[in-house]
Amino acid sequence: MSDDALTCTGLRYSFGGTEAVAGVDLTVTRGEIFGLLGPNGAGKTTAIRCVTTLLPVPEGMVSVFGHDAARDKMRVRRLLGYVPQQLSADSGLTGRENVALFARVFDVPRKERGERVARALESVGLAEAADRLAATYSGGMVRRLELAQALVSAPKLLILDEPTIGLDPIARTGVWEHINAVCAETDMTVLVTTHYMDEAEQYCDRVALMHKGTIRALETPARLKEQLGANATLEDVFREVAGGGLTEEGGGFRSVRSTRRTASRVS
Ligand SMILES: Nc1ncnc2c1ncn2[C@@H]1O[C@H](COP(=O)(O)OP(=O)(O)OP(=O)(O)O)[C@@H](O)[C@H]1O
Repeated sequence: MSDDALTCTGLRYSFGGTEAVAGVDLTVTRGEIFGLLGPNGAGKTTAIRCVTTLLPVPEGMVSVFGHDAARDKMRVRRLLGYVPQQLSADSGLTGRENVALFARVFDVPRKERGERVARALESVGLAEAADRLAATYSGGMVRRLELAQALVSAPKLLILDEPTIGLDPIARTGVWEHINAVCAETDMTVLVTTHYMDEAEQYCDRVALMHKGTIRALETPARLKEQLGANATLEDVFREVAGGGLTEEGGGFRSVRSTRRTASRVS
């Protein structure tokens, strides 16, 4: 298997006249936690949807462990776990039933299912709450349940779109600690989008700063800050590479609405 978990080369995607992804080149190395950062409307979710094969790759190339996402969709899907920004857990099912549903959908062999579901729940700290309805879970527990849903198929590349949006700082830390623990135990690679610069600094090995469809910088958080000078934060770096227009432009009603909806449902 290729040493690169993910390679995007000249990736472009447009919705009608809106060019959401305008030529993205990036490589995520096997085993790293890679952060894709950017304001609302930067194109992060669209790029991720191309990687997950939920959207086609009309221009450029996406390769997951050496498999072309346009030509070898099923192979790529089997290597991926995906936690979308919109909530995917069913509140009318227990935690265990939610994860078991994903195990069936992802074709986890029947004989192994019970144990794999239990292990996924355990790995996100939900073993004790497994048989409670998800409707009774806190926001942080719901996000960890979704993590378990994605982990049950033992993905090689886990893709998380805003996994901590709307959570309080303690719940955010809880989600990250479980992601880290799973990474330490397996050779899983993680691609994560976030608006939270502090999380990216603390948990990501490398980050790509995306703005208006393109990658403006790609480095370790420490090196990015170093390049800007003493006492610089990742947010300062972002302002520098984006060259202004961070708050007023990109995104628009659609993306703000979707982010807010998720945030309000988990809080
Ligand atoms: N289904 C769609 N139809 C039309 N335009 C869309 C659609 N999805 C995204 N866009 C537009 O594409 C651009 C990139 O959006 P995208 O959701 O990829 O950004 P993002 O960086 O993920 O933002 P957020 O942080 O809010 O999720 C935005 O201008 C957005 O309005």
